[in-house]
Amino acid sequence: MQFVEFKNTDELNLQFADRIAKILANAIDAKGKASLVVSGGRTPLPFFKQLSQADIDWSKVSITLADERWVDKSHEASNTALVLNNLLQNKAADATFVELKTKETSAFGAEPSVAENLKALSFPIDALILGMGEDGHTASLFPCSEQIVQGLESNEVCIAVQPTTAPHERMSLTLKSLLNSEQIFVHSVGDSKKVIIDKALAGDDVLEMPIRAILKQDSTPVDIIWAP
Ligand SMILES: O=C(O)[C@H](O)[C@@H](O)[C@H](O)[C@H](O)COP(=O)(O)O
Repeated sequence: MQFVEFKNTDELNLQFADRIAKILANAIDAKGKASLVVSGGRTPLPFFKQLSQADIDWSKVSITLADERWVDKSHEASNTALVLNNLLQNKAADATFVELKTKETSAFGAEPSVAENLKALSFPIDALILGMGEDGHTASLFPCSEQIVQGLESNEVCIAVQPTTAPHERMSLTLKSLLNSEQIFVHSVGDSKKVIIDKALAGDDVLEMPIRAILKQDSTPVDIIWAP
């Protein structure tokens, strides 16, 4: 695990976008295709805008989300809309977006059709970018949810989750899928997130803070990307 600190968010967005673009370009050179998994929330917005301008062959890149709120694209909470409107723009408009949200009215029971959609993505994921919540959740692996043990232990690709501390049913990649990545980045900004990172690093209980299952493992390299 590496902690990579930038002096401000502008610097972070520029350099982090450059790093992701290089990973994708190298994967395209090596395999003819690349996969990128991103997260929703507020943190990645300006980074998405920066990355969307990268000069790579986006037509060879498949993008999906680490988790989605089970709402339509027209809903303000839709991570899909966030990614389509901010990342799949400019040069990145040529990328293929693999939707996590399917037609089913509930996320519970929709796992098989989401898993089917995810077959369009090539694993291992070349770059996985995760966010982190104040409660130590990552993707939609919420410590408060009944599904947390399943999310951390299941061999399935994805899992439906009902958080109790956040709105909307979710669909989340399981820990197993998240770790099936060449490189993981935990992208967080601001002093309050740094406190959470420090707390996560100081303990071992993954059920208390699921982000620990990402930070405290040694199968997949993790960089924490942070700016004040
Ligand atoms: O759909 C989501 O909400 C996310 O994927 C979630 O895991 C997010 O990354 C964190 O909650 C951080 O969110 P912020 O960037 O808004 O702090």
